[in-house]
Amino acid sequence: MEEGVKVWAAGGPELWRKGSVSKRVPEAGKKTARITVVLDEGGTAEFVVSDEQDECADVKLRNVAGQASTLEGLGAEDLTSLTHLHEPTILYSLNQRYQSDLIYTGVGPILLAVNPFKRVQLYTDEILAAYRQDGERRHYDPEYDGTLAPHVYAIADKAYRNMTAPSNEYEHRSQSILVSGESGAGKTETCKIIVKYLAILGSKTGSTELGTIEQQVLESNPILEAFGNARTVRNDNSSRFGKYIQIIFDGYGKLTGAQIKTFLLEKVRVVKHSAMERNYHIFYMLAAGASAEQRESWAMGDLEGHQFTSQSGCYDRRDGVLDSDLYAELIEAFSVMGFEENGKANIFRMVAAVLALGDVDFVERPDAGDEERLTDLSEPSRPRLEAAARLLDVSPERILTALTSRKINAGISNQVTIYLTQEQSGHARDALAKAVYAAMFEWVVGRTNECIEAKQAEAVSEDRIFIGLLDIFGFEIFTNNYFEQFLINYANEVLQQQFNNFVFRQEQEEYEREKIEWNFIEFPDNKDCIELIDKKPNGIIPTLDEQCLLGKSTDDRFAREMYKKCEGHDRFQLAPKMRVEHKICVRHYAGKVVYSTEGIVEKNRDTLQQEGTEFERNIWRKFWEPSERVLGRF
Ligand SMILES: Nc1ncnc2c1ncn2[C@@H]1O[C@H](COP(=O)(O)OP(=O)(O)OP(=O)(O)O)[C@@H](O)[C@H]1O
Repeated sequence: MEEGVKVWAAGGPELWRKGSVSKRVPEAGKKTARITVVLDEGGTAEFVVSDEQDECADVKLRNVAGQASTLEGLGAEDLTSLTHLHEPTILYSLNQRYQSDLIYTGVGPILLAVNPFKRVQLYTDEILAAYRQDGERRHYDPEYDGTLAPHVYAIADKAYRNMTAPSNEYEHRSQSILVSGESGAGKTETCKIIVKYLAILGSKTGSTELGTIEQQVLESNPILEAFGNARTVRNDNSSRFGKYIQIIFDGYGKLTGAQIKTFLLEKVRVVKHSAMERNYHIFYMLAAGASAEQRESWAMGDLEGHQFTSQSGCYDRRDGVLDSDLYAELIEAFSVMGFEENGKANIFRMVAAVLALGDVDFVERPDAGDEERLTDLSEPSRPRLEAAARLLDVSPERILTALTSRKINAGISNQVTIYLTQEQSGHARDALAKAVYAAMFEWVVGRTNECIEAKQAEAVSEDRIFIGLLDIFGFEIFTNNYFEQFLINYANEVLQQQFNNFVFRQEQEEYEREKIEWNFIEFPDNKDCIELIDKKPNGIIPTLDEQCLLGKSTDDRFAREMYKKCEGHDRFQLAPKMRVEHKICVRHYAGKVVYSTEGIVEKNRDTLQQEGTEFERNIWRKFWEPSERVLGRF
C-alpha cells in the first residue's frame, strides 16, 4: 500500500472501484496508516490499513498488466494465476469474461460457471469435437499441454479419461462431479451438458449419433422435470428435489446405462405455493396439453378453479416455454423410455386425484355431534371428493372417514376413534395429497431407472464403473425459512466441508509433490457447525428426533429444548424476539439463517407413515412400493 500502488476500493454501484494510493500517512502511536486513494472514476476515498497486513476489508491490491497477462483483456482463465486473489479481482475477472460470453473460468481443478441466461455459442458440434480431441491427445500423450479454454466439456472429459485410463493412478476408478450453486445458478443445465458429452464419449457407435440407451439417459430429464420442477421466484424451471445420477460404463468406457437417486422432494409445494410461484409443472402441462376428453375423465377443470393450482394467480412461465410443448416432450420421452400405456394413464390419474383432493373442504357444523361434525360436505366439495375417490379407486366414504377421524390405540386391544377438527382434517387432506404425489414421483423415478438400467446386464459387473453427478439444491436463505431449508443447508454444509478438505488436501499434495516449502494456511472450517446440527446427543437433529419420539412434543417445546442445549454455542444465535417466535438461528458457512420451527416436529415425524388410519396406511403402501404391480392396481 505504498504511494502509487494500484488498488480496488470498496464502494459504488459495482461494489468495487479502481484507484491508486496517492498518500500514506502512518498513524502516530499505532501500527496503522491512513491512506488516500484517488479513484479512476474521480474523487478520493480514505482507508486505514494495518502495517502488518497492509490491506483491509475495504481496500485490496489490484493486479496490473504483466503480472497476469490475460487480466486486462479477457480476464484470467484460471483465477489461481492471479497474483492478488480476492473478492474484487474475482468479480472483475469473471465480469470481464462474462461480457464476452466466456462463462467458464477455472480455479485450479474447479470450474466456475456464470449463468449466461441466453443461448451462447459454446456447445456447437465443432467445440465439442475440439474438447474431445484435446482430451484424447492428453490421454495418450502425457507431455501434451492443451490450450483450450476452461469449459464444462473439459471437466466431463477429464472425469471420463480418469475413469478409463488404464495406465495411471486412477485406473478404472469411478469419478464424481459435484455441481453446486444457488437456485437458478445453472446446475441442472450444466448437468445436462455433462451427461450429453459423456453420452457421446461413451456411445457405442463412437459418433454424435446417439444410440437408444444414450437417448434414454438423456430423455430421463424431461420426465423428472415434469414432476419435480416448478416455477419459483428465482427460476422458471427450478428443480425441487436433489439428484444424484450415475452414468454407468463398461470396462471399455462404453455407456451401458444410468441410475438416478432423488432426494428431498419439496412435498409441501403440492399443497401450497407462494406468490409468483407455481405448483409442479405437470399440473399445468396436463391442463395445456391433454385432450378435453382426457381432462374430463380426470374431472379436471380450469386451473383457476382448483385450490392447489390457483393460490398465486400464476399460470405461465416468464421464460416463454410453453406447457403444451413440455407436454409433447413428456409424451415423447415416455415413449423413448418405453413407459407402458397403463403406467402413463395411472400417473396422470394420480396427478388429477391430487388436484381433486385439494378441492375437498370440510365445513364444521358446531351443532352436530362429534361423528357428524365434518361429514356434511359443502356443495362444491362433494363431487370433488367423489372424483378423488374414483381416481384413487376407493370409496368416497373411506376417504371421508380417513380425513375426518383417526383411530388410536387405547390399551392393548381397544381402539378409540377421535374425530378431527376442521383444521386437523385440512392437514390430513394435505398430508394425503402430498403422500400420493410423493409416492407417484418415487414410482416415476423407479420406472425411469428400470428403463435406463436395463442395458447394465451387458456389462460384466466388476467392470462396472461410473461417473456420478450430484445436483442438489444450493444454500437457501429466504425471508421465512423452514425445516426444508434447514435440511438443504445442512447438506450444503457437509458438501462445503468435503470441498474444503478436497481443495486444501489437493493443494497440499501438489506442494509436497513439487517439493515446495510452504506454511500451512488456515482455511475456514465448518466442523463445529456440522456438529451443532448432527452431533449426538445435543445437536439439532438428535434433539428433534428425541422430541418426535415423545408423545406430546410440540414445535415450541423443541425450540425451548434447543435454547437450553445450545445457548452459547458459537454457531447458534439467540435473540429475545426469536425466543418469543420459537425460531432458531444457525451461523452457516454461507451466512446466518433464522429458521422457523413451525411444523418441524410433524415434518420430521412424517405422521402419515407411522400413525395414519388403516386407509392412509393402505394408500401409502400401495404407492410406496415403486413398482408397476402397485400402480397397476389403480
Ligand atoms: N449454460 C447455459 N446456457 C444458457 N442458459 C443457461 C445455462 N445455464 C442455465 N441457463 C438458464 O438458467 C436457467 C436456470 O438454470 P438451472 O435450472 O440449471 O438452475 P439451477 O441451478 O439448477 O436452479 P435450481 O436450484 O432452482 O434448480 C435455465 O432454465 C436456463 O434458462
